[in-house]
Amino acid sequence: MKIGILTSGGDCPGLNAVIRGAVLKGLTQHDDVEFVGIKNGWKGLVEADVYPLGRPQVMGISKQGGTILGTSRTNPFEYGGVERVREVMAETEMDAIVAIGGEGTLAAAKRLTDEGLQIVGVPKTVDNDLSATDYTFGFDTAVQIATEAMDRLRTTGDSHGRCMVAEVMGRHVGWIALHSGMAAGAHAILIPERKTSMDEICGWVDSARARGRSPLIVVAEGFQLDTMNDAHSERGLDAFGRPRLGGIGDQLAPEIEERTGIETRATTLGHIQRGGTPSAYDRVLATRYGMAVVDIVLEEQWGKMVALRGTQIVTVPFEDALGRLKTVPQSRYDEAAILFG
Ligand SMILES: Nc1ncnc2c1ncn2[C@@H]1O[C@H](COP(=O)(O)OP(=O)(O)O)[C@@H](O)[C@H]1O
Ligand SMILES: O=P(O)(O)OC[C@H]1O[C@](O)(COP(=O)(O)O)[C@@H](O)[C@@H]1O
Ligand SMILES: [Mg+2]
Repeated sequence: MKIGILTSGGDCPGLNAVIRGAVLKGLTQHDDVEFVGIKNGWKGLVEADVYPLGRPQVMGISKQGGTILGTSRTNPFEYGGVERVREVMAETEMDAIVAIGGEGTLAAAKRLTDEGLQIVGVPKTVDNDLSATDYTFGFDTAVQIATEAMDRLRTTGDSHGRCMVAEVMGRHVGWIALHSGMAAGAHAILIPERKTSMDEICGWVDSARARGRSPLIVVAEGFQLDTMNDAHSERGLDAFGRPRLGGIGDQLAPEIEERTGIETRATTLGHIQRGGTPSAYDRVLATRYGMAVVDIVLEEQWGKMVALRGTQIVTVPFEDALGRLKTVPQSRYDEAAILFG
């Protein structure tokens, strides 16, 4: 059995640990399994850009950020679709594909599987917004990085008596903002799931200030004020045609300063949250995903992906991860909001 592995969509810490987990499990536990790496997501697949992946290629990589395979946001259906993928799999004698990616990658994998191709999946999202899995690798690392950054912002904020606005990732969901904000003791956490007014935000800033605190406001990049119809975007589109987000913190800061009279500074953490070495939790989760996905390939469970339920790795159909994002429930927001202001 020759298994191709690809990583697709935005990268996040832990992708290499999945690749290593899969290759080591396959090579040590089975005599007739070999792997090929597919470069740059679906792009490398339609271009037949593949190379053998053995133990030397995965040695020591679980602590490395990024993906040794490279990634892209190429849509395979724009480059020959099912026919081209079938052709490349035949040419390269690839029996099955492990697609590691987010909702879009899994949507593509589902369409290809529906046409008879042998594909399984591993869920990937730093935003932690995929349904059907409790956690994805990369999220814990991002929360840790964001929390450390906020701890730093608080000391400089305290020195100057300033309000600090920290912008974190989170296109459609506020999980990174919620967790890092709670960990850092933020005075408000602004998430895409809950539109909020400037009055409310400034109320929290004023009340923190009244207690002698230097306010820390955490905002997810996909957050919208109640006056906005779309998330703040000033950077054009990504390769898949989605608006590139980022900059809402810079938009909020002068308004907070003007309304409250408190000097305010914004920091956008950006890709620092997605780069570098994965946390121990993410390495373990990613390694377990990688090992488990080899089992579902050998069981020929095409159209399925591995997922985390509690502490168990389970198998679910692609469709369970599609069509509906895992958003922050109102109860989790309300719980965090008890500590706002
Ligand atoms: N419905 C779809 N059918 C086929 N490909 C899709 C679909 N939606 C998204 N994609 C592809 O999914 C990939 C990126 O999505 P995803 O895995 O969600 O990562 P990210 O959220 O980090 O961009 C790209 O290759 C994109 O072209
Ligand atoms: O700069 P890029 O690569 O376009 O990605 C930015 C986007 O990727 C994200 O990190 C989402 O990635 P995930 O699919 O891993 O959740 C968003 O938070 C952000 O909007
Ligand atoms: Mg995504």
